[in-house]
Formats: sequence, C-alpha cells, structure tokens
Amino acid sequence: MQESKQLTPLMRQYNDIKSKNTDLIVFFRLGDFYEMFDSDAREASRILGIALTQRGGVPMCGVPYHAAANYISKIIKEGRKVGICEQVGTGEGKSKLFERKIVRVITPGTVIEDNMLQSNVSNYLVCVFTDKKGWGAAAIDVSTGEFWVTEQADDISLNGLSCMLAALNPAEILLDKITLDRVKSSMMIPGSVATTIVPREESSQIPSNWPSQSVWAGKKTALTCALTAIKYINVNEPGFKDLLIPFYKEISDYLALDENAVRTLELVSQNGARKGSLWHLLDFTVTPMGGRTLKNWILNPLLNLADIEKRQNCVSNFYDNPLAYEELKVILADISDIERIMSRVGTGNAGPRDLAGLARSLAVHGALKNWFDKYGAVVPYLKENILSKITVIEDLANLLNSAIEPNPPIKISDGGIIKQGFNAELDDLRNTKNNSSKTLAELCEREKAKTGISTLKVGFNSVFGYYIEVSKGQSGKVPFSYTRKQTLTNAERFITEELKEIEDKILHAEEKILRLETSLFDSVRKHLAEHIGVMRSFAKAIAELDVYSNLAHCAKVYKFTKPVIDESNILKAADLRHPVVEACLPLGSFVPNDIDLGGETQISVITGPNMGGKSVYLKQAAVLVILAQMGSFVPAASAHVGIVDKIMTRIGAQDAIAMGQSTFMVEMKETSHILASCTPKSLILLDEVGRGTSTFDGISIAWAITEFLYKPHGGGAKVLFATHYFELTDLENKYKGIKNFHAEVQEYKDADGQSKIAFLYKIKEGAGDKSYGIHVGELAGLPATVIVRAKKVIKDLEAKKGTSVSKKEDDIVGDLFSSPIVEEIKLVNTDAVTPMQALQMILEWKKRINS
Ligand SMILES: Nc1ncnc2c1ncn2[C@@H]1O[C@H](COP(=O)(O)OP(=O)(O)OP(=O)(O)O)[C@@H](O)[C@H]1O
Repeated sequence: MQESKQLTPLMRQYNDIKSKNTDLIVFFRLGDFYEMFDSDAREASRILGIALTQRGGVPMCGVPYHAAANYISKIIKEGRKVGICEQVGTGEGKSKLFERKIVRVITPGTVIEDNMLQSNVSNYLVCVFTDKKGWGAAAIDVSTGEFWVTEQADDISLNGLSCMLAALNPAEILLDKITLDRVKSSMMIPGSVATTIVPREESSQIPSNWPSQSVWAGKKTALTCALTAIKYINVNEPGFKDLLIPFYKEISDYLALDENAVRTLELVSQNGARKGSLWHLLDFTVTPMGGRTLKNWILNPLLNLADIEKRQNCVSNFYDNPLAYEELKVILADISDIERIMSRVGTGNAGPRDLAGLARSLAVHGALKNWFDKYGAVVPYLKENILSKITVIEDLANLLNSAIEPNPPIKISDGGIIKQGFNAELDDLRNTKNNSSKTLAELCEREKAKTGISTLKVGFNSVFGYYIEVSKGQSGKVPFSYTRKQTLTNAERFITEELKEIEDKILHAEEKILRLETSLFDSVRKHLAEHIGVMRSFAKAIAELDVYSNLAHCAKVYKFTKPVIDESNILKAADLRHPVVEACLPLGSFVPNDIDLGGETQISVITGPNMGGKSVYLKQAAVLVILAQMGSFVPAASAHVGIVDKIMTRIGAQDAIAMGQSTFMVEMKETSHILASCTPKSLILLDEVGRGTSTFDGISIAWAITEFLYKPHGGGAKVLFATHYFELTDLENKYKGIKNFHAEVQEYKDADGQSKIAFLYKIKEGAGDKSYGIHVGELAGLPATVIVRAKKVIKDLEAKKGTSVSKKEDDIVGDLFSSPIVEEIKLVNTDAVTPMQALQMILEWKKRINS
C-alpha cells in the first residue's frame, strides 16, 4: 500500500473501507464500473482472467457494473467473499467525494441469485462447533430454505462430522478457532471451501417460530450452531429472518460415507466434474429439485429397513407402470425451481421472470390431479401429501395466471409485467398512454401536411424526451414556432408547445403505470410469501416424485433388478456390474461378477494382474450397497443386501503436501481411521494398502491389517482387499473366513511368438500369482528399451532368488517365524505380530546373543 499522505482522497476512502473488511474482495463502485485495488485486484484478475492495470502505482482491475453478477459468481465459486461497495452520498461538501459503504456481502453460502448457483446442487452454509467429546452442526441452504441441525455428543474422533461434511460438500463453513484446529488436523475441509471464524452465539433466546425448547434438550451445541448461522445470515441477507426454521436430523440414521469413499467411488464427481460420476449416470430428473434430491439420496443412503422398503416400493410401482412415468415426465417438465423461487419471493428478491416461472409451474395442478386420480397407487403417501395442497396451489396458480405476463422482462422497471384485465386503474392508464401514441402519430401527419416536410417524424430519447426530427436538407422549411433542441449530422430536432403537452400526458401516464405495476407485483409477491411453507413442501413432494420415477427409468435403461434387503450381514449378488464403467465400455463388453460376503467369507483377498479389474470389482460392491440403501434397483441379475452402516475405502494414492503429509502417511492415516471406526456391519474396500513403502514393511502392514479386521464366525466387517502382495494369500490357510480370489487373464503368443496377455475381468476363486506389471507398462507405451531391460532384470532377480521376488521374502519371514532357536519369540502370540515385527525381534535377539 502507498504512504497515506501520497494518496488521493478516493484511495484513502478505499483503504479505510478495505481495512475494515480484510476478508472480502471489495467491489468499489466508480461510475459504471466496480474497481478492485491492490491485493484484491491481483486476486480478481487471476480468478476472472481480466487485465491488471496500474493507477498511481496501485494495481487495479475493474468490471462493468451491469455485468457484475457473472464476475461475482466466479469469485465466490473460488470460495471467496465479495463486498459490494456503493456510492451512498450526494458527493457534496468540501471533498466533493461520494460517501461509499459496503451495502451487501455476498458469500458462497448465502447467495440466492440463480446465476450464481448450480441448479441441481444444494448450496450449504454449515456451522460447526466441537465440544469436549463430540460436535454439533447446523446446515442451511438459504437458496431453498432447507435448514437442519444435528449433534453427536460422543464422537471424539469426529468420524460422523467427516462423513457429514463429505455428503454436504458445503459452500461455506462457519466455525471457531478451536473447532478449526481440530478439523484441520483431520483434513476434513478442502482448501477451496470458504471458512469464516465466528464467535459462538450462546443465547438462550430461541426464535419464536423455531421448534420449542424441548426439542433442544441435550442439543446445546446444535442450538448454538443454529443461532450462530442465523446471526451470520442476517448480517449478510437480513431478508431471511423468519424464513428459516430448523428441524433436528439424526445423521446416524444414514449410511456413513466418508470423504474418501465419496471421492474414490466417484459418487457425484469424477476429478471434480459431474460427468463420469454415478449421479451423472443416474440423473434423468426433469426438475432442479429432483436433481438435487437425487444427489442427496446418493450421498445419504438410509439405514432403516422400513424407510428403504417404502422408497423401493415406489420405484417398483413406477417400474411396473411405464405409462405413469411417461405421463408424469411431461407434467414435471413444466415445473421450475419452486424452492429457490420461493426463497427469493420470501426475501423480496423475486423478479418478474421468477413469478412467470412459478405461474407455469403451478399451472400443472390440474394435470397433476388427473395423474394422481389415475396413478395414485404408485406413490400412495405422496398422493395424500400433494392433493391436500392442491386447492392452495390452484388458487395461487389462478392469481399468477391472471396477474403476470407469461414472458415478462427481467426487471420490474422495464414495465409490461402485469396482465391486461388484472387491475382497472392500470388498464385506464395504459389506454391513455396508447391513445397518446395515436395522438402523436396524428400530430406527425398534421405537421407534415402543414410544413410540407415529407421526412418529418416524431421520435423519443431518454435525454430530450419527444422531438420532431427533420432532415438537414429540409430544415429550411421549419416554421418559427419550432424550438431547436439538437443538431445531428444529417438532421435537426425540435419541439413545439403542442408536442410538449402531449409528452407531459404520456410521461405522466408512464410514470403512474410503472408505479402501479411495481406495487401490484409486490402485492402478488407478498401474497405468495404467505404460502411459503405449503409451497416448499409441495416442491419437496414434486422432487420425490421426480426421483422415484427417475430411478425406475434407470432400472429399465440400465437393466437393474430389485434387491432383497434385510437386517442380515449378507452381501451377495449374481452377475454384478459397475454401472458407470459399463456405460463407458462398448455395449456388452463389461464382464459381470458374483460377490458373496458376510456368510462363509468375511474377507476376500483379491490378487491378479494390473489392469485385471480388481478395483472395479471392489467399487461395484460399494455401489451395490449405496443403490440398494437409497431405495434404487441394482445392476445385478439378483442381489441380497444386509443393511451396511458404513462404507470405508482406502483406494488410490493421494498425498497432502500442503498439510505436510506424504502419500504413505496419508494412506496409513486413512487405514488407521478405518480400523478405529469400522463395525461388524461395515463394508471396507482396501485397494493395495501398504504399497507406498518397502516390500517388507508393506506386506507386514497389509498382513497385520487383515488379521486385525478378521473376526471369526462372520462377526467382522465385510472386507474386499485387492493386493499385489501374493504373500497375503497365505491368510486363507490360516483363517476360515478369509478367501482368495483372482482376476483372470489369458496368456498367449502373438504372431511373432511374443508372449502376450488378455484381460478376462472374471473374478475367480483361488490366488493369482503374477502381476504382469511389465506387460501393462508395455501396453502403456514405455519405451521398448525399458521393457526389454525390465524383462532381463526380473529374470536375473528370479534366477538369483529361485522364485518370484516377494515370494522369496515371504519364505524368509515364514522360516524365521517357525525358527526353533528363537525361544523368546514363543513368549509372544505370533498371531498378533506381523511378520516384519517378528523379523525385527529376531534380528534384535541375534544381535544380543552375538554381543
Ligand atoms: N468387469 C469388467 N469388464 C470389462 N472391463 C473391465 C472390468 N473391470 C475392469 N475393466 C476395465 O479394466 C480397467 C482396469 O480395471 P481396474 O482398475 O479395476 O484394474 P486393477 O486390477 O485394479 O488394476 P491395478 O492393479 O493396476 O490397479 C478398467 O478401467 C476397465 O476399463
């Protein structure tokens, strides 16, 4: 920043405002532009891709005022907040400087404008506070009015919080310093999410429209979160007061998916994009509410059997009634984003096009009623729910239909929003205005005849009002009674007394029309706001209808079947597929596989070549559970799913350099989290755990982890463990519930006699013994010299050791385990020690003997 004495008054004003709002990118209004300065300018020019210039040595950049919304939306998508600083004074006084102040703060979690939101994605502001043993949270989507709180009093490791944040993917998080330190250390909040440190609002004053005191008993942290979040929202968007009413949600009612599971299973995004995710594949919804609900269901599968069956039955009914689906789709296609429009209605921000959209949406009431008369049995509980509101919907539809033009302009100030016939006074004024236009046309003809100027015309502009225009060539014929107003290159403009009078009449009528239209629009908007509760619940029911019919459609398109669901520990499916991978491959080329866990087999150790299909096999098991528990059909010939409480995954390599953690450290942290929090009802996917370190350490860790997870007689979590450590296949001989599988390949010789492999993608019982890593390297295009050399090296190594490299290591460990000379080893339970630990103990022991 420049020395303050060198600064212009304007820059001093800017610095003063900026110093009080350091966390905001300040959009500083100068004429028709919002300007940004200094560090804000540098950041904004990077985010927005606009030129950075200099003024008096200060970096600056700017965006046109009328196009600001698009730029603001890009900035808040980066997790930053924007302060809109407007001119509020008159610019009078000694300095002649306009007074300016921040009139609105736009934050990622409090936006309501459509062009700043993704239509099918909820936009959550989450407030979280930890306490001694657990945590509480409030989640609010101000754009739809969704608001719930939850609390877990006994979750010291914050596992539940991590799952909740993964499912919500918040746009903005409010927390205090203590909470931030705790969640930061467990890597729960991605760096791109806006976080704001706020003090806890610990008032005992519960707003009168919130659930009563009794609901909050024992939920002190949740209440604090709710009050803090509301306070924050009210500062930024005061219009929301009274519109947000929380309900208590027990998050332990939902299957827990932690951040790793959500990311690695690519449930809602693949490398940050929706395309390629399960959500994208399943989404045929026709309403924005339906799209959001589908995503919500994927990320929050249910645990309660009755609730799952209720959803499953609705999907099943639609599946059996394709006509019900087809007819419903046509009706739903006319429905706009009722939830978000109603939020704007409630806060007074709805524009003409919002109400026109609402009018179209509510006009479906008749068709919807007929649909329920015909197909009500398909979704019995929604029939009652929707029909009980249909009279209110019909009334509001009639009001909107009679009041609002179907294709109004964007802004109220452009006029032409209220329909003819809705208000007699408005119709009168419009007549006056229209007749005046006729009068203007008559005046034009009269003046032409009087002056003999054939090119004479009457026009209007916002600076001079109405004028008579005469081309330069004929200006000599203009009578003295004309007063010159403007000279153009080819024409002259004049006014006359008569024209002035007509202008007065017209402008007067126009002003009155605009004022009246605005007030009529406001009264319609206010009337709608009185029914916000009914409309939100109507929108919710529409969203469910959309998702049920959508899931039935998916079942048809992707050939899903209805799974058996119960409280058992079984996870069994015949010809199971991964729907997303299948959709990417040529038709019919995906190879289905069976799975059978939770009965005789608790842990499957899956070996086989690179690229053999092991990871896909693991992931499809998780997708099976998620689909089944969200109420959908599943991609298998048949399936039996005992309700799973958590899906935990350790898949793929990822490091967190920013947090000072190596790939292997992250891998170990994630694994220890799994071991600490899995239950007998969990499903665990481990893909090559232990490979980020030396072979010995890796095998030892993988071995010990598997033993840790093993609980005889089906009492442990169901585990699928894909590995290249052939040594782990020995576990099958030691433990009854551990079984080996392998991904099958076929070796063959090509025309040149070179040995090649074909991947069959069939997961078969028994152990696979080769990794074919060099073949895969060849397929991936490693230089031929590298491949030839690698083949030579492996031959030499195998010749030296007599067998495969890691197999030999395992023999050494095995020999040492059973070594008769190691008396001390007998004192410990060898089942509880990893081979690596055993090896180290023996070396220690030897050292001691030798010394
Ligand atoms: N069942 C299947 N049917 C058809 N193609 C499959 C199947 N499973 C996997 N594939 C194809 O093989 C590719 C590799 O599969 P996957 O990632 O599961 O291999 P992997 O055995 O885990 O390999 P690595 O050990 O190298 O991680 C997939 O991207 C997919 O194109």
